[in-house]
Amino acid sequence: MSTTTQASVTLIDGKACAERVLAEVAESVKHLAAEGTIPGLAVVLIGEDPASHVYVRNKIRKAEAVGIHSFEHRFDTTLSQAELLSLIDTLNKDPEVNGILVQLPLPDTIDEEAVIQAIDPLKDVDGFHHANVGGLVQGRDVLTPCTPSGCLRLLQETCGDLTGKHAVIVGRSNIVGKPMASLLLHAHCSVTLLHSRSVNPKAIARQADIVVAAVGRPKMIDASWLKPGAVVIDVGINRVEQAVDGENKGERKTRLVGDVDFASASQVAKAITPVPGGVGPMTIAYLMQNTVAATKRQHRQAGQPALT
Ligand SMILES: Nc1nc2c(c(=O)[nH]1)N[C@@H](CN(C=O)c1ccc(C(=O)N[C@@H](CCC(=O)O)C(=O)O)cc1)CN2
Repeated sequence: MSTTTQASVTLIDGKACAERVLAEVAESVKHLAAEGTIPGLAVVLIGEDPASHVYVRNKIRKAEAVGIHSFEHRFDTTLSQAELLSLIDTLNKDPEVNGILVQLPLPDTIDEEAVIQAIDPLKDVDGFHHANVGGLVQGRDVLTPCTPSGCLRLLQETCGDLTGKHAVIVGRSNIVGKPMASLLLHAHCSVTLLHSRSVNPKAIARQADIVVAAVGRPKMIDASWLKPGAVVIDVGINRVEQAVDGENKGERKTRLVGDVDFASASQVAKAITPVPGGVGPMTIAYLMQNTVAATKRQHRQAGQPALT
């Protein structure tokens, strides 16, 4: 199949957009602090997964940068599920902690679902608790998963009003695909979710104004999936082996690639996120945003005067 080449593609700069979100968060934190409240975020990390350590380090750094107190809880994989649930119970009751984040994936010895559901929904800054998931589907004002919220912001800044756009999401995970569908629906898009059992997914994706790729398969979405002029959001973060030439030949090196074949898709798309530097930084920025939102909501629910 032949594809029309776009004259020039716009790179959607997730790093720059994340900095804008963080500046907004820092401003809100300043107002809260003036009223005597400092938002607090507890981050729980279990095990030695190197990527998780990087993400948690960045979360703590960004929290500090915007003025949010962070409480770090790191454990090795001998931590039992009962011990983790007991920690969550303590954090749920701690008035200094407004947000609780348990870094995923958890070790196989721990039931992820049981842990997520143990978090107080008002402190669930990942937006993964049933109460928040259900609230999102119904369009209520709840804590919303960070990655889809970040994708929505990138789309709104790139496209403006999304009303009437056909958005295709490739992947139906609970963390990205499904909440993304709800958010885009509330933004008045027509939404299609594609998955491993979809029939002729490429033909469906080629009808889309917006494609959100969240499948976890390196470079799966190339130009042949896209309508010329589509806006492409790549949620994939896949670490792949990279060939090393020259005098270091034979050395093992890795690099990050998305679910989108960037070089190919850029020939057809109007705008596209890179990996790294696209959706990833937005995930962390929206975690900070959710921590502030959680703090304000907890004050409201406790019957205290509304915080600005
Ligand atoms: N409790 C949670 N666990 C996980 C989540 C989540 O939202 N909540 N999402 C992912 C990991 N993640 C956040 O935790 C995350 C992934 C990637 C990035 C990021 O900034 N990526 C950079 C590249 C970083 C690198 O070099 O490795 C980028 O894309 O530019 C931030 C957060 C799974 N777990």
